[in-house]
Amino acid sequence: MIATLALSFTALPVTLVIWSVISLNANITKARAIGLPILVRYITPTNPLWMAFGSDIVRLARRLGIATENFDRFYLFGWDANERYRVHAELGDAYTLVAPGGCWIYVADPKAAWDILKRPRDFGRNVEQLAVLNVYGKNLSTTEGHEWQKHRKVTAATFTERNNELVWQSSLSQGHGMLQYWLRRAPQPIRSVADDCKTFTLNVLAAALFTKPYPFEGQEEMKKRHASVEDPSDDSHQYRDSFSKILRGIILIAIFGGETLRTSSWIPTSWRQVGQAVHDFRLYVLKMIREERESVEKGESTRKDLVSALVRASLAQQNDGRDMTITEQDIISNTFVYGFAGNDTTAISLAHTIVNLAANPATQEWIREEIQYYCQDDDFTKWSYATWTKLKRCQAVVMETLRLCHPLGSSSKLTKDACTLTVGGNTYTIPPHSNVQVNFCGLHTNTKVWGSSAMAWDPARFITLDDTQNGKGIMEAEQLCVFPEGVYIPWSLGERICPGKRFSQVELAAALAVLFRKHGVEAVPEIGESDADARERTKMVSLDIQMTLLNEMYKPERVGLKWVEIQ
Ligand code: HEM
Repeated sequence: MIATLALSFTALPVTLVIWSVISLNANITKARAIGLPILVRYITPTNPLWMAFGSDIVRLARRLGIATENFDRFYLFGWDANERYRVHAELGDAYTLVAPGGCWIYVADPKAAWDILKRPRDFGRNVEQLAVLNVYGKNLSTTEGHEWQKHRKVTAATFTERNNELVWQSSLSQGHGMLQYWLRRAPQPIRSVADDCKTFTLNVLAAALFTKPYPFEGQEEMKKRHASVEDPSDDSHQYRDSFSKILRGIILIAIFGGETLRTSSWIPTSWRQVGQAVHDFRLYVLKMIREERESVEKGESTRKDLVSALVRASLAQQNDGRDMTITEQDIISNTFVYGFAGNDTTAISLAHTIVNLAANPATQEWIREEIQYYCQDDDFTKWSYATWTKLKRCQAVVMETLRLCHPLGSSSKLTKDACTLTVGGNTYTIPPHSNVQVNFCGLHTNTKVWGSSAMAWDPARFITLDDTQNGKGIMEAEQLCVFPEGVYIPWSLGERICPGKRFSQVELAAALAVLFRKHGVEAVPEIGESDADARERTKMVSLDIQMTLLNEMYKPERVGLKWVEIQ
């Protein structure tokens, strides 16, 4: 009996090892046939167990000083975001990562990246990988071909200048609220910048999606609210809390489904709350849709938000008798994916930007000069929407942050049939069903394009002087650089370009304007540290990335921030 048990226990890992060796060898043969340089990894990056525990193991091995160089560099979840161009500099602008579970081609060559993104028929969306986003059914992000075109047409009505104006106004007011919260908490160092930025973007989305103005609530205030009895007239928990629970529990939802999580008796309470959140968010959006439909039908609606635009588009199609009717289901699923795609991406970028600015006080001065030039009124509600395009230094700061730390890391493509790809003058045949990663982190730090200062955070590299503006002031003469195709593409390009690009640009410019016009942020030194040491540590924290669902700063709380008024 004991012998049988021991045999079964050893048989499983032994079979796994044998399977891994055989699969790895088969994949190495496939990768060799492509002809690109090869990087071998003995554990598959998408192995669920490794995704859950692998990064902790790598970090522990690092701490104990027992990690080999390869283990240290290539086994963390989010390793490619930390490597940036380094691995490409060793292997080439394209290489194949080979693991027992498959092959992944990483590309950091601008021309090849451009080529891939412009050929969606050859390099399609990896919809299987994105199925987790089908919480409320298929949507813009999780479809392809004809189905995707339907969603794209539907959603084209939503990301308009009318809506972006709403984004500008709500970002200014949320940014103001966030700054007041941080100032109130002084002299305690602020260690919640990453979480606070998520509250900021969640509230901006509430305004842009439903015209719902929620006051900014910092981490401490949120904890207090959760501890007290909820006010039934306050529906913020239904949107805000349910949505953030869904974001955190998205993998559980993908595995079990929202209804099973909510209704099964064997499910742990914390998981059941995730299921409840899926239910609550759906009810909330349905309520918004029905309210808006009624007021549009009565001719009373003046709302500029995204859900309102979708409801109008749907009613217009119904009235015209067109067949592409937008259903309630389409509105809910796309509202969810806007929230999903637009929340953490922008929040992570904002947190990174603030931390980078804390490490670089001179750049704070540089943007403050611009903000004070264009935003002269002390009352931020008077700043016109058109101002955002003038804030080029602010935009440059965001662009430089996204260049070094990209929340998505790469755009994941899947070849349909065999196709060719040219990299650096050599043409390769890529087999069908190959994973191809347009590696934003590698591309944006490619030293052939960005030079030896590729790893330095220097927003001024994005600004150029326009000679034709002679006679005008320096601010008017400054322009944002325009790059050749494929060189700088943090919002991707081609038909699957991010529809929220302008939305996030406006949101981030507004946040910086309101935060830095009359205030500055400092990195608080730990005991025994000088100010310069604190800034250096802050820089390192900003560069240390780990992937959860997206690429985020590993431990943002290791930096204490202090906001001060500039006299
Ligand atoms: C700094 C902020 C942002 C960055 C860096 C960013 C970047 C990107 C990138 C690179 C893609 C293409 C993904 C791929 O090819 O796999 C994408 C797609 C998408 N983004 Fe964004 N995004 C940002 C903000 C937003 C916002 C604010 C929204 C909406 C409110 C949004 C909505 C979407 C949607 C719906 C898609 C899928 C489009 C499709 O597949 O056709 N994004 N984003």
